[in-house]
Amino acid sequence: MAPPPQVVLLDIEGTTTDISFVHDVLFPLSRRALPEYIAEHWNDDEVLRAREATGANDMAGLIDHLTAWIDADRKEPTLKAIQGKIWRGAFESGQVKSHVYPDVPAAFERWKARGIRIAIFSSGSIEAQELLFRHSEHGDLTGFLSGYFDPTTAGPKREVSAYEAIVRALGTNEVAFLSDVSTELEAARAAGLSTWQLVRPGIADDAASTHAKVRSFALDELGF
Ligand SMILES: CSCCC(=O)C(=O)COP(=O)(O)O
Ligand SMILES: [Mg+2]
Repeated sequence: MAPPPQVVLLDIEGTTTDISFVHDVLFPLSRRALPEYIAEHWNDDEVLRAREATGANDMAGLIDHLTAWIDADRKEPTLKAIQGKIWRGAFESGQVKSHVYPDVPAAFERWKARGIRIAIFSSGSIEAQELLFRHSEHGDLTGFLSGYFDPTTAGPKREVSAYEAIVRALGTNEVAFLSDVSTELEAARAAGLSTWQLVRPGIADDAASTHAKVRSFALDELGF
């Protein structure tokens, strides 16, 4: 059996967390709150960056543009930054608790006991990632996490250079990347990471994938 990794690097949507929580709870919440948020924060940094990225120079135009990005599930960093700000209020008021699969906190305990570090790499902003794990249905899980990466700090999730940057930041290439998306796993493998593909309940098998497949983070599936 292969030795355990020094770091487990985790995707969120489809890996730690049900896709439907992101698409049916978080995205609609940001869609509804967007007009008021843009009006109140028109000259704040994250809105200025979105104005620059979209080319929109009036509020209605910017709201339309960002709404279309939400509907198309575009992983645009300027949208993700604004979504993180909007979600903060919903998480901190207790309106929303994040879905995290029950095998996730159990694996966090197991990895912590074995000295394996845990880090996150998601297209969601680092602010949103931290909120999601702080306000989970299983309580505050941030104490288990030692690193957060998003496309603004590492690069796009489907590019090899993003995983090379993460390996440099972590100080080890003994990293296992767990994700539901084979194109992300391909990039990670090309950077020298070991890879595991999550096939969560209700998700069709990715027959063409060459990555080891697991249904959960259980020890008898992953081996670490
Ligand atoms: C709290 S992170 C919200 C998830 C999100 O906005 C997203 O786009 C998920 O992307 P992932 O890279 O985790 O698939
Ligand atoms: Mg995913």
